[in-house]
Amino acid sequence: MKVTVVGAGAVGASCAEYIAMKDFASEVVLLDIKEGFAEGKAMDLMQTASLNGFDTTITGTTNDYSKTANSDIVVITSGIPRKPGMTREELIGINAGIVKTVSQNLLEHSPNTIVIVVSNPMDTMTYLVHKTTGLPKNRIIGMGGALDSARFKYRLAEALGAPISDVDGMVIGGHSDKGMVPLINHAARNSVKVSEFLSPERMQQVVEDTKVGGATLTKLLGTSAWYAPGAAVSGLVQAIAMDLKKIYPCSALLEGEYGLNDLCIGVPVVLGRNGLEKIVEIELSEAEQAKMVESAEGVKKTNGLLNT
Ligand SMILES: NC(=O)C1=CN([C@@H]2O[C@H](COP(=O)(O)OP(=O)(O)OC[C@H]3O[C@@H](n4cnc5c(N)ncnc54)[C@H](O)[C@@H]3O)[C@@H](O)[C@H]2O)C=CC1
Ligand SMILES: O=C([O-])CC(=O)C(=O)O
Repeated sequence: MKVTVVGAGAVGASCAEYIAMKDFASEVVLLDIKEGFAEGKAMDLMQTASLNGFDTTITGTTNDYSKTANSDIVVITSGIPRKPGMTREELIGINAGIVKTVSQNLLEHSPNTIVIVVSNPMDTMTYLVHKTTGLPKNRIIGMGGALDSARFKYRLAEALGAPISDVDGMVIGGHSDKGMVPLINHAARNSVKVSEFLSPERMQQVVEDTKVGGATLTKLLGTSAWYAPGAAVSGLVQAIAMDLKKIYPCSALLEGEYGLNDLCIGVPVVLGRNGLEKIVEIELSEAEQAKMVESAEGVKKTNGLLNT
């Protein structure tokens, strides 16, 4: 199993590290445009192998796509992150060009690969990869909902005073400060709905804290987060590599599902060896569906800024 991660920055390196730590891939290639950077990150990570006990080989390359040839899975994290006060959507001007070129280069050398898009604004970048590569929809997956759901569970556990392993919850919709739809009425503590434990006001607070999860960290760190994003990507890569058939919310091209068309947005999907194997349509309340429609309008507005 060969995995390429483009962008050896904060998220790319974290993602490579978690993939290696889980020890399911034979090879991870890190590629970056900055001279020597990916090689350095790969060497540093390889020097953790005997300490952390993994056998995955990590190599780095400066923009040499021949080294990525025949990757089973590629992850695109190249591009700029936001700074405090910015939205993810403001990154489109620079990141669209990078994501378009990178995805074309990757596919030249790995025509059968599965692509996971991380660069922001992620739903629009995922749509851009669909538009510009023409790959079948099962082979293009946007990572956002897995991360947002992890943050949702963190906030739920905090509110409940419960261990995170007791908590289940999912975030669908666009990966944006306003567009996320945390499904609070489906969230549970060991099968018991969280509404049994939390007041409506506290539940609303959990929802609001979840939606601004990325912005909160960006304000604290001066740039956006990387540990949880890297871990979330590694979960998706592992589910595909090991054919786990796990459900994660991912950005998928919709063709009528959830009453939506011609956009990529977060919905629950089954991940296995063929990539995005199924879009799972869960029953939403009227209020949840209305939020999903509003979120889709936001994503489509950003998609409208693409010159494809
Ligand atoms: N979808 C999600 O849930 C998340 C998305 N992100 C996004 O991921 C992206 C990366 O974030 P960070 O790793 O924090 O940024 P970073 O600045 O630490 O790393 C980005 C790397 O991309 C490289 N790069 C730029 N252009 C390139 C090109 N044409 N080819 C190859 N490499 C290139 C840079 O040299 C840099 O090393 C940002 O757009 C950020 O907004 C970050 C966290 C979560
Ligand atoms: O907040 C950002 O810009 C990066 C990101 O997508 C996240 O951490 O959720």
